[in-house]
Amino acid sequence: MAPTLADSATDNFDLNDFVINQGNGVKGLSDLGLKSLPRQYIQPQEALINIIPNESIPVIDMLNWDTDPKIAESVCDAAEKFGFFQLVNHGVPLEVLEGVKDATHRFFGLPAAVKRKYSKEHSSTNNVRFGTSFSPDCEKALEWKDYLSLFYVSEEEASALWPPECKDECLEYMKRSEVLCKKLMGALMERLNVKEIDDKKESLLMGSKRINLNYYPRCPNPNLTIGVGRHSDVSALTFLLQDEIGGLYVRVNEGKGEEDGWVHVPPIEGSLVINVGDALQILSNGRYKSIEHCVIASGSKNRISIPIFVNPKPSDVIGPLPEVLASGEKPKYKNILYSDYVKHFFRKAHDGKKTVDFAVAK
Ligand SMILES: COc1cc(/C=C/C(=O)SCCNC(=O)CCNC(=O)[C@H](O)C(C)(C)COP(=O)(O)OP(=O)(O)OC[C@H]2O[C@@H](n3cnc4c(N)ncnc43)[C@H](O)[C@@H]2OP(=O)(O)O)ccc1O
Ligand SMILES: O=C(O)CCC(=O)C(=O)O
Ligand SMILES: [Fe+2]
Repeated sequence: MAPTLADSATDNFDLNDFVINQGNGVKGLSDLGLKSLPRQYIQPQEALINIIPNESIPVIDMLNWDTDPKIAESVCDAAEKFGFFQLVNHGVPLEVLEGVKDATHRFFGLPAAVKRKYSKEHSSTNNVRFGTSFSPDCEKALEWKDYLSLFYVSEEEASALWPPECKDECLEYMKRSEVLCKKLMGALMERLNVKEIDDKKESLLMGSKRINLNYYPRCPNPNLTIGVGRHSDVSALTFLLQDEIGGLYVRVNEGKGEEDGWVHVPPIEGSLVINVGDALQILSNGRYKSIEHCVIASGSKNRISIPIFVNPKPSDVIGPLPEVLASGEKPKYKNILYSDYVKHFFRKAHDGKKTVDFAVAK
């Protein structure tokens, strides 16, 4: 029999089994109609954030990209100063974005028994994974988020293994964002004196892709928990599509002597949020910065977001690019196998920007 709200309030209710093992996720908990947050989700005080009102990250209009070089300059400036910006008129059609959002709701609306087939324990491949929180085995408190993570290998593999409820829309969104990705990477590399993106650079900058579908159900007490804890992405660049609910926060002014805190990234219809990941920070020897961000769930609505993580290939060795060091600049990071870097990230709880320490030159 399906558990009821009353069951969930008793000590006999095995939350971990219900949420993780049975595949109900936090969506299953939220659907029970909980009135208070289960203790497993209560975050320590230091995990909660100080929000700075009236500040924002840049919004860049790409409409005249081909004729106005100032737009590429703004992208590079934003990547250096903020590590985060929003793009409008980016060329990815609105219907493609709406299609992948609908597909996300379709996937998470499936029965737990169907979603569970894609969990770490049951999935037929490491490239398709349904899960909840981030790294439940290592976390002091769980995060209020379910996700489906799809690592792209080929059309054929995706067609065979990705969930039929969302695979076409995910592939279309990935394909239709490629031109944008190349434009942004081209501009960012030009500023670093990289004259040509040859095959080696292409692999380092965009040799692998992962798309995640994130689901943050309505939360009975969003101020005591976190949707996604503070982290920086391990990608080179992330292309994030969010819905109209809001809840993404970005850290600003860290170590700058001004008020250190978090600013909201307000949803703009049809926009994409772009952020620099650790791999690009390392490749650029710290010129472009990956920035901490986190998500607070909504107290009244279910929220979704869909990041495409554009990464080096797992087998690539990443380190500061020769062009960046050509002037005699000292390397801040050592060379490191990218898959080792990503494994290090996934095997611990979210911990701000600490993953980067793994690559710091001694
Ligand atoms: C989920 O919530 C998230 C996710 C994020 C993600 C931010 C990003 O920037 S994702 C982009 C990461 N880059 C890549 O995926 C490209 C490179 N990929 C690889 O190198 C490999 O595919 C691999 C990720 C290292 C996996 O290789 P594999 O040989 O299959 O290794 P495993 O032993 O299976 O996995 C290692 C370790 O990681 C855990 N893990 C694997 N995949 C995921 C996943 N998609 N989500 C969560 N965790 C994953 C796996 O369980 C293993 O840990 P164990 O403890 O079980 O050993 C940002 C914020 C979020 O909240
Ligand atoms: O949901 C969001 O807005 C951000 C999610 C995120 O940071 C991630 O998946 O890496
Ligand atoms: Fe992220």
